[in-house]
Amino acid sequence: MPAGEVTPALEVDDLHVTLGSTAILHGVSLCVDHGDTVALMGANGSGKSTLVKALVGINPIESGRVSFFGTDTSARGARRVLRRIGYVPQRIHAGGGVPSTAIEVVRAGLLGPGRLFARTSDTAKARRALARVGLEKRENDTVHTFSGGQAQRLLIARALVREPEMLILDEPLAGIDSSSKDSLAHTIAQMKAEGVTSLIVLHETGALDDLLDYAITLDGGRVVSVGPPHPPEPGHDHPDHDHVHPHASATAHPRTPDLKD
Ligand SMILES: Nc1ncnc2c1ncn2[C@@H]1O[C@H](COP(=O)(O)OP(=O)(O)OP(=O)(O)O)[C@@H](O)[C@H]1O
Repeated sequence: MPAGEVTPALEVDDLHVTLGSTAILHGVSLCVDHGDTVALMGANGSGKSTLVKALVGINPIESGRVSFFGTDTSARGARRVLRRIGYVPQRIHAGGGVPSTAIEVVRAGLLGPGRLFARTSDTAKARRALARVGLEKRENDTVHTFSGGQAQRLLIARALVREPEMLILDEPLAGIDSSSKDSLAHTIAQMKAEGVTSLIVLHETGALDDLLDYAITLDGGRVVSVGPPHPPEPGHDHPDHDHVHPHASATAHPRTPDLKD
């Protein structure tokens, strides 16, 4: 990186991911700057979830490099940088059949490698996170009583409880009603105002349209465009190749275009 340039929040360089015997990502490179809110788009099966799971260490990386805030996640001891990232998966898995209350789910967000035991202060932190997503009155309700939109907000609270510097959300708008979408947009707008960087897997920009700085589009496990978010037209299940960014390629390292004006 040239001298004087600010370290990006996220840099991905020539990332290859193979699941089972199938190569899914074929040299993905991208860059997200601090404070940006970026959509990760593309048709079904283009590799969006595979990519975000590889970023947060759920999927193994075959080759290539992922750096958050200038720290290469493959370096010795570097995985603690992931504590600065809040990951919101596609669906709620909390509880594993055991009834969990909302506050338990959110408190669990504070645990992980290097932090196996709860602290007394965790409950207060979890309450603050629940309040940020408007679920403060539901802390003792079990998760299975939550609607899809409420469950999505609960997952976001679980990510926010760590006060992350970057949020990675996998399809947060899927299967939720329009008022839940609006409240999700409000939460993400608050995060953005606080300088939190976000990478959000989306099929359509919808309620988040005004918040997005730009979109990265995948197709067949490759980045095919970096540019303004274009919601796909109905029945149009493929990314818009008319808007391929000149710096976006499967192996190049596209810098964020300045699209904010
Ligand atoms: N564990 C796995 N083993 C083998 N192939 C997998 C595995 N998980 C995903 N795939 C395949 O990888 C490709 C990309 O899947 P992925 O879920 O990343 O796409 P996506 O863009 O997130 O799709 P969607 O929009 O439908 O969620 C698909 O062809 C999928 O079938």
